[in-house]
Amino acid sequence: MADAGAALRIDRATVAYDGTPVLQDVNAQVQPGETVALIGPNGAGKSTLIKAVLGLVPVASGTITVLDRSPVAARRDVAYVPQADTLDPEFPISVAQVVLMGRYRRVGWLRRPGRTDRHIATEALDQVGLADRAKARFGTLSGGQRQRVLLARAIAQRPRLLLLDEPFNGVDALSQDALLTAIAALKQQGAAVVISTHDLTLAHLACDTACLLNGHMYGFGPVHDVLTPDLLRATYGSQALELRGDRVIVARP
Ligand SMILES: Nc1ncnc2c1ncn2[C@@H]1O[C@H](COP(=O)(O)OP(=O)(O)OP(=O)(O)O)[C@@H](O)[C@H]1O
Repeated sequence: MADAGAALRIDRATVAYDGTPVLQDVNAQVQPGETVALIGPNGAGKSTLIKAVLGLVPVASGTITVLDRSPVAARRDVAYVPQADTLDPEFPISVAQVVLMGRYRRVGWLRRPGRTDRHIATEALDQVGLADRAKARFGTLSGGQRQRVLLARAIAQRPRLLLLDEPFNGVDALSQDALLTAIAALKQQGAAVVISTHDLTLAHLACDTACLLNGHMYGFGPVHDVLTPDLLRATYGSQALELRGDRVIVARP
């Protein structure tokens, strides 16, 4: 029975590009305040699932319901953090301006953000530990710092569902800590968080639930039940795994 009030419900969803399915029969339910790790090898369909939840790619069959609405109707309450290296670092924009962009969906693209919006953006930047870099040009920051700025932009949007695509890739330890702290604070405020990652240690650290994907779903449930050698072997193939004792420490993408 579908649960009204869920942040995200995916029922038997198939997602295809030009008629070719890349994800089939995906079923998932995410509650407010729940953190989910999307795990699977390169090309597994993690980004595709995130795009479908954002309403950027339509489902070919089945349904995706976001905050009891269609993905497109829910966009105002959904924030997306892309990989930092997908943005052009040469773009002449300050860190504060990037974060303020998180307010545009709230205030509307035609209205100028006001004092309250600037205050919310400053707080968001503080939450990721970069308040002192507000005036710096975005492109002069390190990759990890840029990733934190993109998370601050998402926090400023005050989302009820946050989607992050590989936020820890190539990120230094300090930035990783700052990202984890800010994600925990959002969860505390009741936001649901979906993180695509290859990093199983971080999935254990940051997430309640894991979703194993590779063309279809190999597991969905509490991280300790799902990130098992057997299910990871089924998802990745055994050559990709490095085990220490009975625990998988690395799954090569
Ligand atoms: N716009 C597109 N048109 C056609 N095929 C696509 C498109 N985008 C992705 N694909 C294909 O869909 C499959 C899933 O890709 P996707 O990017 O979702 O995987 P992923 O799990 O995010 O991989 P990675 O970890 O490498 O980012 C791949 O086979 C990819 O080539």
